[in-house]
Amino acid sequence: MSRHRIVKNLDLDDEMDDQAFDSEGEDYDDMTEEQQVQMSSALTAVHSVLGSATPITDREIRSALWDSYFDVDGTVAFLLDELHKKEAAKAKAEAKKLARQTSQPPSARSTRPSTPAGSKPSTSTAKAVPKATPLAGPVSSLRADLEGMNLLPSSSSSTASSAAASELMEVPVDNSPPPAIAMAKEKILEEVKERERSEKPVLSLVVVGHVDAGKSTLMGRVLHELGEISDRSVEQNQRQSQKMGKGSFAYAWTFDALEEERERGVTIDISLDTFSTSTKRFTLIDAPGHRDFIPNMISGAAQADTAVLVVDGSSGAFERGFEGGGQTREHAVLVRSLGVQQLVVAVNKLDAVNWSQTRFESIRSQLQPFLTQSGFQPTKVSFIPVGAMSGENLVERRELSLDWYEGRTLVEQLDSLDVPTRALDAPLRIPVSNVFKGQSATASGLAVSGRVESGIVQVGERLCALPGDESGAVRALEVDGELVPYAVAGVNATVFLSGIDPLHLNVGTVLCPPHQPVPVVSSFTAQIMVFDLKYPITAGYAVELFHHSRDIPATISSLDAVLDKTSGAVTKKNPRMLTKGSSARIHVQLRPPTSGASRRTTIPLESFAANKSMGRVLFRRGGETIAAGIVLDVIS
Ligand SMILES: Nc1nc2c(ncn2[C@@H]2O[C@H](COP(=O)(O)OP(=O)(O)OP(=O)(O)O)[C@@H](O)[C@H]2O)c(=O)[nH]1
Repeated sequence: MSRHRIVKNLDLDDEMDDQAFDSEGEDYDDMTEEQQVQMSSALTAVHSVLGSATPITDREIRSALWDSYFDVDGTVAFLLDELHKKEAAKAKAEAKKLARQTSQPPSARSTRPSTPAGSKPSTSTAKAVPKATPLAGPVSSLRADLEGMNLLPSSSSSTASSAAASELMEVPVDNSPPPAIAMAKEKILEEVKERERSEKPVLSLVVVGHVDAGKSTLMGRVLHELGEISDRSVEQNQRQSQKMGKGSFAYAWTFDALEEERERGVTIDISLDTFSTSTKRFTLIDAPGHRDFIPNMISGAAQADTAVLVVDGSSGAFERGFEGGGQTREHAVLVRSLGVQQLVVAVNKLDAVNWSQTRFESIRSQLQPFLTQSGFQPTKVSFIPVGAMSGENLVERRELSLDWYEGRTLVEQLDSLDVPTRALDAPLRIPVSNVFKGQSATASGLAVSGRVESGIVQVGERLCALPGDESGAVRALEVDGELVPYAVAGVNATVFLSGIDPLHLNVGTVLCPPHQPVPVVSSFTAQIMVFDLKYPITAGYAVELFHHSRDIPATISSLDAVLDKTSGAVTKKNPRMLTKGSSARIHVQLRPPTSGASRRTTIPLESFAANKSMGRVLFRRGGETIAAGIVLDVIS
């Protein structure tokens, strides 16, 4: 074997074919004793970085070490690089397969109710928040995920979302003079404080959990029992679901209104609804559990104050959702990373294990330590035994077999949650999660929806849409389907805009006052926590960056320091790589969506210190969430 090849140009597959490496160890017979010692210690060093789960074989490591004269760093970098190339090729092949499977006409792929194009689809409950024709739907965000990783060709045509987008383009720009501003901000603040004393506070709640844990059934049943959806609507869903041979999904259909969701029996997109308990009003976000739709789940969780994690208590099912590959862990970590501090764990399907207390306790004892480790304070986590299908312990307790349980029902627990302090005095920030041609009973025209993350927005106000140079005026505002003069931090609002072309509005656009704009940046530094990684993060690592409803390709361009997890003190400067469980300071550079594109990619982003909800980011790669963190500094 030659030791003159440049390690960077080595190809592992070629090496595997090399007859010189037919049997382990044999190739190194002619090594001196000193070389054997070097090889052995270098091999141990490489192993300590790659970990025991690595698919890279000892033979491959030895070969690269030999060629690099036992350079551990060079060997690790080379091996990881080769591995990433192989994985990218594999993912590309899979993505191609997926693209082939999904290349049906737009109508068949529609992920929204089949309403007239561009109009607001009817929703299942009177109070439902508009679920409108989106610019970018769930499949397009899944595609964007793949495109971002350069795994799919750009999808500028032939998707349902582009059809919706072209309809939006036809919405004429409303140039009528905007309504006058009616109230001074100080007056609104006074009014809000007054109303806080007399009205129920609003909390947004996301429902997450492994696929098929029973999330949609559970929340459908809760809404029905609270009288938010009519018996008639439930009966209709029961009849229709039975007709399709999916009778057990009747309650889930309250949320899973899309044709594809009903056919497949899985939630694809997030859906919003509202309900009230004795002391609170909730905006409910039902998120998909399937791993393919995690980008949608992230978009939903980014808008939430609190979460219900539904786990399937039936035999073996909890374990399937919790162990490797299940979404229970990932969802819990994601919601915590996105700022959720209070978690209600609904241990569902206990009817399937005869309402066993032992099973409930066993699930609690497996999950609790993991949740604590993921950053949830034990006092902020509660476990509630439930049976979503029969409605047991949701609003009331009726099953005698749950006699052993003396705690709260699910709804009582939700009612007892704390309401976070809202950043009413901070500059207005509305990250857009939907752009559509609104057509409600009260208003119509170009509209966007999203959560008011901070500040106050009122009718007549001029807002800029970032990134870009455009601004428009707020023509009307809707909250829970009703016209309102203003909307404050913490609520999900629909904003009807005039004087702006839909071209300048996208999912991920941030609306803010022109005199207090969000910085628009192409790179930033962040403090991150590294999750369960297959391979360590090295400088130049390609990722998909998630910020609210936006996901965008980026590169972790440098690793600045490893930090102590508790104190945040620097323990190592300029590390070679970041492994699972480490905390670190990194530098992130956004990439153009397609390789070779010359346009600089930018996003509106703020440091966590400036605005907590605008300063959280998540990093995914190859369909896995690999890290989460907070923005330290933005670099324009
Ligand atoms: N035995 C039993 N089955 C239930 C219960 N709750 C839900 N299911 C069933 O579990 C299946 C999945 O329910 P869904 O509500 O669609 O689950 P989901 O978590 O919303 O699914 P995704 O959103 O697609 O991840 C359906 O067949 C339900 O009827 C329960 O309490 N007991």
